[in-house]
Amino acid sequence: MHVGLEPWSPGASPSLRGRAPCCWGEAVKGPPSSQLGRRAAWVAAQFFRVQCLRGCEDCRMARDTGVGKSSIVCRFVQDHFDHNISPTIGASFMTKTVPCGNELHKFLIWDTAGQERFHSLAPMYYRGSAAAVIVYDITKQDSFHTLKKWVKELKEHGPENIVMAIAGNKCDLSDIRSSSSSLPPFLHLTMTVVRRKDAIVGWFASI
Ligand SMILES: Nc1nc2c(ncn2[C@@H]2O[C@H](COP(=O)(O)OP(=O)(O)OP(=O)(O)O)[C@@H](O)[C@H]2O)c(=O)[nH]1
Repeated sequence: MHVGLEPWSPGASPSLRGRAPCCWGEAVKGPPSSQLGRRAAWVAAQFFRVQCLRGCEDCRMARDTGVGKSSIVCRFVQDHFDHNISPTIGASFMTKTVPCGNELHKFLIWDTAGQERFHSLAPMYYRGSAAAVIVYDITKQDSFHTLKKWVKELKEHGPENIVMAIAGNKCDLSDIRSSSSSLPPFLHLTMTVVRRKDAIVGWFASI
């Protein structure tokens, strides 16, 4: 298994500046579509975009701020969890290659900032994506409402046939759970526990 990571560079495109190098992979200079040349997946409401290519797969993730989108990506790519992870600024990009049968699938993951002020950047990341992962925090009702907004935006403005996946994160805090479980039936719902690597890997594989 190969994890394609390079140190994050503060000299890269300002819109891609964000987290610490230990959590974020390659700094990409320029719009994602020109870099990847392939369809990708995206995650927001925080959401991120994940693009999966055969022999090279690309995904993007989108989300709400603080729901744990970056932690999910960090766990998947680096098998690392950080309680003090910093908020994403703009977006971050990471890759991970995993074996799938006789093939290697490479995930190209764009983690977009959840803060409202970065909302206008979102189309740049979900355009051309093969899949989008929308993350909400099961302890925050607001984040569940925000995910509905992202689903609507993706349906109206996202790529045709984009795969949408929803992750309800922070299952370890289920005692203070507040979000409703009445999700639309056409969406794939998987509750994610960031601290468990096997759950994260299996979840991405299902996308
Ligand atoms: N208890 C618990 N905390 C989590 C979990 N996932 C993430 N966190 C914590 O939630 C906080 C926010 O996590 P992030 O991954 O930065 O959330 P985000 O959605 O990427 O936030 P933005 O970058 O601001 O959009 C951090 O303190 C994490 O350590 C989880 O599954 N359980």
